[in-house]
Amino acid sequence: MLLKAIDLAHRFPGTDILFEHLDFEISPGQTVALCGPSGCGKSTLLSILAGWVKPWAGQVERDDIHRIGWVFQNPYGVPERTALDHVVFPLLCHGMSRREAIPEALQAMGLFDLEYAADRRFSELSGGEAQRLMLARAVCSHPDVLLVDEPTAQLDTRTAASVSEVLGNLAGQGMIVVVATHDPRARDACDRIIDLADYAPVGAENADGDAGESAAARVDGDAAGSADGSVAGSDAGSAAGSEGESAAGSLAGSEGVRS
Ligand SMILES: Nc1ncnc2c1ncn2[C@@H]1O[C@H](COP(=O)(O)OP(=O)(O)OP(=O)(O)O)[C@@H](O)[C@H]1O
Repeated sequence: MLLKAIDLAHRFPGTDILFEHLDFEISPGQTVALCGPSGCGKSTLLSILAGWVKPWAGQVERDDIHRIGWVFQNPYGVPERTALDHVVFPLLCHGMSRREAIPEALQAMGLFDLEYAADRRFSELSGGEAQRLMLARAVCSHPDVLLVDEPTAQLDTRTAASVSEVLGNLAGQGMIVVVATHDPRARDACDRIIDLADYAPVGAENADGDAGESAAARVDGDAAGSADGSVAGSDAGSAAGSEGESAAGSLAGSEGVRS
């Protein structure tokens, strides 16, 4: 199993290039922090790795990766449903009975010290509890790759350390864990750091000029490969939606599933 980025570059239509010449390989057992200033493209890169966003240039290879778990930066849920419901629901979608799903869900919630909140409505959870609930929901289906956006932003130091430790343990069990973060606590707990500031185009303020031209030339030479490789996981995206998804959709959806 391998998650590989090959000469990735991205810009949205009409915007500057966010990053370019990005190459890396991530193997099971590794935790990787994506760092860099606000707006540098960390969340976008997670979406590209998941297959939800097609990179402007380059490609992503997902060798032997069947299931991708995703945790959004902002927790989404159905206000009137319980915390436990949010973790059980994707397991039901995978064909488990409720009787089987409940212990699995409680175990995942236990990883993040959330069993006590199982019967609380989503609307009653604190920001940090909701964030940890999203983590529990994403890990309960045992994804091959876990992509997490700012997992510790709303957490105190002790809880943040605990979450980082759990993510490290999950990697130790063979998962690939990629964390987009500003938080030095989460960054330092990872095995590797990819700083997107190192991949900003030279003269970024002029990205529509020289830097844009060089990247555009690369796309021209590699367009077919880019499209083929990057959409390989697009079914993950359709399963999980976007950050702007409806609350009902999000009950099922922090986990993108590919098979
Ligand atoms: N669909 C889109 N269309 C156009 N621009 C977009 C789109 N999505 C994101 N952007 C822009 O791309 C840039 C990178 O966004 P992204 O969310 O990836 O940054 P980030 O590094 O995760 O930021 P933060 O640390 O603040 O969460 C931002 O300037 C954002 O406004």
